[in-house]
Amino acid sequence: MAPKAIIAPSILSADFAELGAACSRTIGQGADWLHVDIMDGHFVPNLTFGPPVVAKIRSHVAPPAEHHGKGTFDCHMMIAEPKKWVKEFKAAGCDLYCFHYEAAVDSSDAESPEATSAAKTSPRALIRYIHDQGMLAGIAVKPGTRVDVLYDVLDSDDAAERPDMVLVMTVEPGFGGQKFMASELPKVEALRKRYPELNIEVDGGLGPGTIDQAADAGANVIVAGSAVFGAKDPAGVIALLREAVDKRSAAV
Ligand SMILES: O=C(CO)[C@@H](O)[C@H](O)COP(=O)(O)O
Repeated sequence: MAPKAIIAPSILSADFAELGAACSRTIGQGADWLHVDIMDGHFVPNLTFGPPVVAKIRSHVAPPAEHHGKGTFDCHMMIAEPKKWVKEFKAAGCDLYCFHYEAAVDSSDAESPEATSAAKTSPRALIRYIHDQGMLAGIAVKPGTRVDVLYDVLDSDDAAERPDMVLVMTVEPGFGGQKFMASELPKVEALRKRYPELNIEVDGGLGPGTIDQAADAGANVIVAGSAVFGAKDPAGVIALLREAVDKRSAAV
């Protein structure tokens, strides 16, 4: 059986003027995790917030009782220098530090098959470093990046160097409210076939109209921003997303 559904509303679509209350409310509405979008204006053409804001929202949301538990802060680091901020985000209350493969290797390596082996040591070292700080580690790929570049870390014999989650972006990172890219789903299918128990997250354009495709491909960690925070009935949307994933997992 594939791993259970984890619903992680993206707080990029929350009302920033009442962020703490919005985060606590969405957990009360049935969300498992909060997807915390960190953008630096370099890796992506947008800016959000840093450790002081994360620490403030942490004070509104109880930390998870166990790894992957309710209240996990799933920090999606859309930043050019992921290693630099690991300790600061741990101190602020981050539980899962998900960096971009493209930021951990030379960007020209990310799309070039022959450069894959040369690029592989850096993500391994970063995953180990994140684990050493006591956080879960995630690794994300943008739409232009092949997913097989991740097999090296995923196949590592050393658990300290293996990611706890892979994030497959289904939009170009940077903004909420974009159109879902179904073209990215073969990456999810390939990962699910090779790693039946891996937490596979999808992010971008997810909602009631696209969840079935993502669930059928094998995604179990679902990020949804505008579909949850823009809904009249956020609890109903969260329940619908969960049901679609768990139905598919039970059928496998
Ligand atoms: O990381 C990002 C965008 O870069 C996402 O987390 C979006 O914030 C998701 O928003 P929706 O597409 O669900 O509105």
